[in-house]
Amino acid sequence: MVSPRAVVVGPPGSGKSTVGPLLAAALGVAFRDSDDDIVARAGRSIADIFADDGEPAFRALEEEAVATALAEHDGVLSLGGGAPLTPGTRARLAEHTVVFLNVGLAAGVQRTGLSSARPLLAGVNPRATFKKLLDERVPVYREVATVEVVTDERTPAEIVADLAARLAPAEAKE
Ligand SMILES: Nc1ncnc2c1ncn2[C@@H]1O[C@H](COP(=O)(O)OP(=O)(O)OP(=O)(O)O)[C@@H](O)[C@H]1O
Ligand SMILES: O=C(O)C1=C[C@@H](O)[C@@H](O)[C@H](O)C1
Ligand SMILES: [Mg+2]
Repeated sequence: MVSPRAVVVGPPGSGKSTVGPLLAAALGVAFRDSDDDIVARAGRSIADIFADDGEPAFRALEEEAVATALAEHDGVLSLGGGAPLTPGTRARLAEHTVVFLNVGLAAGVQRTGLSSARPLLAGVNPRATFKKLLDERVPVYREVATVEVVTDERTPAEIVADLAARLAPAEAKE
């Protein structure tokens, strides 16, 4: 049975889709993103799935996509920002090496501010929405994570170098 070398979780804008491929390259493994799998399977954007079918329908598609990727993929797997909120996904993650990319409020708002592709942050006050999201989710990310890394004021390359060293097998560090 295969298992991802690392599963990457964290809030929107934490860098899952940016750091994930770089981490995969540093480890010499393939990269996969559960959001991309959902879009490919549904043939629609995530914003369209939320708008047409609602968040519960999206979360059901997401749980299935994540379960499939966890069973098939042996590289780095980045999850959608809300994936660990689903209890079945949390239970599956207990078996895996899970990296939590943490980002604070200011950097998170700045990094997500220019994109309209995130339906959960599309309201009138993205800062308040992002703060609520962090308050609710940080404990959930910490529950599933085996490694946590702060991403504020660090480049993706610096984060990857830190992670690659921390994820190296014990014998490779000696
Ligand atoms: N360490 C970093 N420093 C500066 N900018 C960053 C960093 N990591 C990511 N970014 C930028 O922040 C934006 C969001 O990053 P990314 O799309 O990788 O986040 P994500 O965690 O995949 O978000 P989502 O959950 O919405 O998919 C991008 O424009 C990216 O270039
Ligand atoms: O944080 C979230 O709940 C989400 C993050 C994105 O990766 C997408 O999975 C979707 O926009 C929902
Ligand atoms: Mg992403």
